[in-house]
Amino acid sequence: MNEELLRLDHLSIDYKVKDGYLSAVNDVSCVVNKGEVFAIVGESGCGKSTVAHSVMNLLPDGNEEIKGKIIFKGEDLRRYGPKEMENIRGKEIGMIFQNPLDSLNPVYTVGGQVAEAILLDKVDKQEAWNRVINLFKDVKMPDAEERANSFPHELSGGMRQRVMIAMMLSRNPELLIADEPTTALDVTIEAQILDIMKELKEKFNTAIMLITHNFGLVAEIADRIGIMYAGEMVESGDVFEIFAAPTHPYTRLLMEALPRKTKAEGRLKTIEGSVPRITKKKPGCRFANRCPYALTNCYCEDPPVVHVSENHFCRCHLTGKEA
Ligand SMILES: Nc1ncnc2c1ncn2[C@@H]1O[C@H](COP(=O)(O)OP(=O)(O)OP(=O)(O)O)[C@@H](O)[C@H]1O
Repeated sequence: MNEELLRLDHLSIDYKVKDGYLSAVNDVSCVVNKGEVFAIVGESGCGKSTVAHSVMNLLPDGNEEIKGKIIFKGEDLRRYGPKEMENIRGKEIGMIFQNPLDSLNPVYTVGGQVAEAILLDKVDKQEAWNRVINLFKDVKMPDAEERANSFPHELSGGMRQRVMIAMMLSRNPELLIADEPTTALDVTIEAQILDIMKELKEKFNTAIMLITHNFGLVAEIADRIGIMYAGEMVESGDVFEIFAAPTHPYTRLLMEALPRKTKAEGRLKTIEGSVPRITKKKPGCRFANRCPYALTNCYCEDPPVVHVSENHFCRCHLTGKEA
């Protein structure tokens, strides 16, 4: 039986911009269950990071208007003040970003920074350091002890990401939000970081909200997937079901754009056009102008949420109406 950990309930986020507002997230609802990997996929600018940052209450202050609920373990995080959120961040919800250098302090050793997180648990210094070394071993850091005494700039990108994962593990959160965690890494290191995340899920039953534009990563690790387009979740469901039968035209085009294994399977396709900046909300499907199947009503009526199966929905006028 799935046990709900995080639920986004009709979440909408507008950024205030010069010409009014920008609808970065619109009416997004989804659930991350305990111990599962839920991947949010979409092109750049679809609102994935905005969703991730909103859960951690890390959106740029005063620049956004949020509607809807962010329910974590039954409580709406939007009601929490900065102090309460500080307790949640790190301890209950951890986060790793694309560029670990942004999160590491350049003037302290990486081991010292992880120890600092452990010391919050009121353990003595030696005990904290021993735990740092063990965590570095858990994340397969080569020469753990030597590396723990290094400064961030002395480590490779993959090693820095391991430090971030070790730091996150030190708090043992129930939910990890991983925002493009391997985008800046080469494929070998990406595979290693992926293995560490898989282990996390299995060993510690950590739920992961994985933000990515990489379907390869999704296929490797995700249980369920939500596809975002221009701020909206257009399709969501079990990863096998969606890979076997993608329903939304955007999902299908994204999958067709995946690199092929052999030349005979054809060249990499791209989706014509780009993700629109929505500065005026009006009825209609946000994908209509790029959709090869768009009908007249797609341009002027909001698409309905159609359930393809119990746990698989698609937001499209055409779902269930294909010939
Ligand atoms: N602080 C901000 N102020 C104004 N607009 C913003 C801000 N942050 C993001 N946006 C805009 O909101 C939209 C969604 O951005 P977001 O970064 O969430 O998308 P994304 O899918 O994560 O893209 P990427 O993969 O490139 O990070 C984009 O149009 C972006 O330009």
